[in-house]
Amino acid sequence: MELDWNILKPQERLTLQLRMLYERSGFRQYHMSRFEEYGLYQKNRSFLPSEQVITFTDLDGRLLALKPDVTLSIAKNAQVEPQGCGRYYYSENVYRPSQESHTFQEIRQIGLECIGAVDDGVTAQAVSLALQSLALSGRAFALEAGHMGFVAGLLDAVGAPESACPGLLTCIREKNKHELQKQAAEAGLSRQGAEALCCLSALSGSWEQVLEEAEPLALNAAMGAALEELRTLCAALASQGQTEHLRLDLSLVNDMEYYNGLVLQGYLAGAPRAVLKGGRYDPLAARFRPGARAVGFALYLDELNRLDDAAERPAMLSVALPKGRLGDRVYSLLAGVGYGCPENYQESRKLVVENPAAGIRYFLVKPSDVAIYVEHGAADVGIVGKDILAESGADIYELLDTGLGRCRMCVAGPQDFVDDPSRTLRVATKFVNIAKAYYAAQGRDIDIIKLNGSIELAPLLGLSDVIVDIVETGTTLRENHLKVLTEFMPISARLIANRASYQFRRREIDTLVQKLAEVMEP
Ligand SMILES: Nc1ncnc2c1ncn2[C@@H]1O[C@H](COP(=O)(O)OP(=O)(O)OP(=O)(O)O)[C@@H](O)[C@H]1O
Ligand SMILES: O=P(O)(O)OC[C@H]1O[C@H](OP(=O)(O)OP(=O)(O)O)[C@H](O)[C@@H]1O
Repeated sequence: MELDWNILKPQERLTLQLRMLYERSGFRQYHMSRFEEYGLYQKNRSFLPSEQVITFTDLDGRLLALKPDVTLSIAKNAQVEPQGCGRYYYSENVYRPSQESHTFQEIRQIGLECIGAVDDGVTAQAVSLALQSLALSGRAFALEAGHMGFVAGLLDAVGAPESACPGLLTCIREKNKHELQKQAAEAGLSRQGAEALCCLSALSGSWEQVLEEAEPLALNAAMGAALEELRTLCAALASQGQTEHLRLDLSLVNDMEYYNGLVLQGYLAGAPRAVLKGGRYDPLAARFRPGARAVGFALYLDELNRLDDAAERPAMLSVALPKGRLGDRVYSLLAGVGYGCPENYQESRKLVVENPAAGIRYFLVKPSDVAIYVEHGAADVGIVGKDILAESGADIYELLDTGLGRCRMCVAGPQDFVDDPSRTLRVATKFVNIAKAYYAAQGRDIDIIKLNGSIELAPLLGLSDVIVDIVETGTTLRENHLKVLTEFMPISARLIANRASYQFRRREIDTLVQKLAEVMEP
């Protein structure tokens, strides 16, 4: 009986094709049980995506875990000859917490790892297989490559203090130039230093173009070595005709503790987030085998069964617009630069309005839902208050500060409020995550009372000691006999983009950003 490929789901079909590709390329399958010694994860916490792991005691009293990761086990158990390179692939389920659903999820991963004497040739083979893996999906795809050495070298060259690096890296990763400028200034960097960091987000495109533009920006040996490594890799791939879908993006950064060199992210049209992640992770390999190097990647196949075919066809750029006070002002701004719609959405109850000639479609959503639509790829871009964006923690690009809807996040309380550090502070707020992060940084113990509006009532009725809320004119506070105690986060409306949309619709998104930037007040 012949194998009928049509009865297989896309994920099953691709899994078989990938296994054939990896076997033919000389990789051996690494099998592992669902369970692994918990001690492995405990000792290597910083290499895991989350510290939360499902554990249990087995019949011999050993503490085991449902595996959250495969790479750690391969790095520990790989049988590698001295001076040799172990080549493994795996197709396994991992168990990780999902912030969104607040439950653990079983995630199907297929990936490969090269451990030991990883040289330029091995790295080129791994990247070539990442490209071929994406191509096997039969969809439009893009593989982005960056280099942690270039970014780390730049942070070093501009004299970024270690304490400021996590914040600066987040801004770089989000292509958030406006916050990057601000944080760089706060960290005491020179104007040139801040400008150099901001340049990173533009170093994105074809490998020839990016390397040419990056060359003059290499300020030290580490940056030069990173570019040389990328040049060698790209030249090897070009000689095999494999660079059509490869892009370099030097603002692509991943976990600094894990990746130390090349970093990879792969996208398929129709999938809202990266379906492939990987790179060089020598520090982890060297924990188990001194001097070992490693490169690998993992594909997240669960996305595949829900890929949206419609999203592959070129359609209008979709914008999630917040209904209400902010949306009206943002829409006027967009209409002023040629993105208006013939139909007036304010005069109807329609939730979708569009202008096919301008190539734009608006979804009218609740302000607090904008980031969700964008992160999940239901909208390509969106405009959202920084308050809601920071609260959501959405994984998006923050491309522009529109300057609209300016206000600030504050702690406010009664006129005669005096903090008593011996008591847990009761804080009422809509912004639970922002409040928690603010007080955690102060080391202050708090109880949060989550409210959905009229926050100022809470201290008046004794429900809380203070509130964390946005203040614009200060009228609401004044009229309720409260005052600002601390102001800690400036707020305004930001233009955000879905990470995958930015891969496939970059020109349209950049045009929109540029047109808005031209009419915005400095
Ligand atoms: N005085 C203000 N009050 C509230 N938001 C303001 C103010 N000034 C500017 N904004 C910005 O406008 C955005 C949207 O505010 P709006 O009050 O319309 O939404 P919301 O309170 O989140 O709405 P909903 O409760 O209906 O979800 C906020 O996220 C904030 O960034
Ligand atoms: O400083 P002001 O100019 O007085 O503005 C600040 C007020 O505006 C917001 O409330 P909103 O009107 O969104 O109502 P809400 O209480 O339902 O959140 C915010 O929560 C403050 O209460």
